[in-house]
Amino acid sequence: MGQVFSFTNIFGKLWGIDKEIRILILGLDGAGKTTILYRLQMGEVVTTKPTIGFNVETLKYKNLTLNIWDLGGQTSIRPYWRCYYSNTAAVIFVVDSTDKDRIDIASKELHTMLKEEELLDSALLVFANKQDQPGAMTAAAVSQALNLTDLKDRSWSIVASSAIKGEGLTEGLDWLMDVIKDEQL
Ligand SMILES: Nc1nc2c(ncn2[C@@H]2O[C@H](COP(=O)(O)OP(=O)(O)OP(=O)(O)O)[C@@H](O)[C@H]2O)c(=O)[nH]1
Ligand SMILES: [Mg+2]
Repeated sequence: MGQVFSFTNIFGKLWGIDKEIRILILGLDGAGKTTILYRLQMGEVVTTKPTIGFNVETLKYKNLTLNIWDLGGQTSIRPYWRCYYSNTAAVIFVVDSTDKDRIDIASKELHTMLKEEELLDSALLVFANKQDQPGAMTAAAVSQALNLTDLKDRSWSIVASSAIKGEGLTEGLDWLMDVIKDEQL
């Protein structure tokens, strides 16, 4: 079956409208995923509890409609991440930069996820989160611990962030939108 080209399809693409872009927020439990989702959506710090299942919110950002899925990161929930992979334009992987004990687990989960066929074309944005905390690893240290330079054939970036202070989030999302726009046109 051929692809269907409709007026709205083609011109919507050219003008960057009418697009719904699916983004997943993944990472270990407590990394700050839900805090980031609502900080981006409402501009506020919300009180969170561990996510069992998911939160999904729609965000209008620079002409684009983003469907952002924030999945629970607890060990027992991680096997379900893969149920959400199809049609994902980008993954935002959030790391608690103070959690040195579990950075290797975060790295393993990241690389397992990125091997999945459905995510081969997805861009990757990593937030080295909780930079407001003393002793937080720098973005460079997190990048090294996650072996990000091993990634081939993928657009990726890492940005230092504090969801509590609202720092780095817009910078990260701006980078992601530029990549997604380039790839979808
Ligand atoms: N200091 C600091 N605390 C943060 C930051 N981001 C999130 N937190 C706190 O970290 C805790 C966990 O945040 P959540 O957003 O619930 O974490 P999560 O990744 O959604 O966790 P799960 O839903 O269990 O996967 C909360 O107490 C947040 O307030 C940050 O940038 N700095
Ligand atoms: Mg959560």
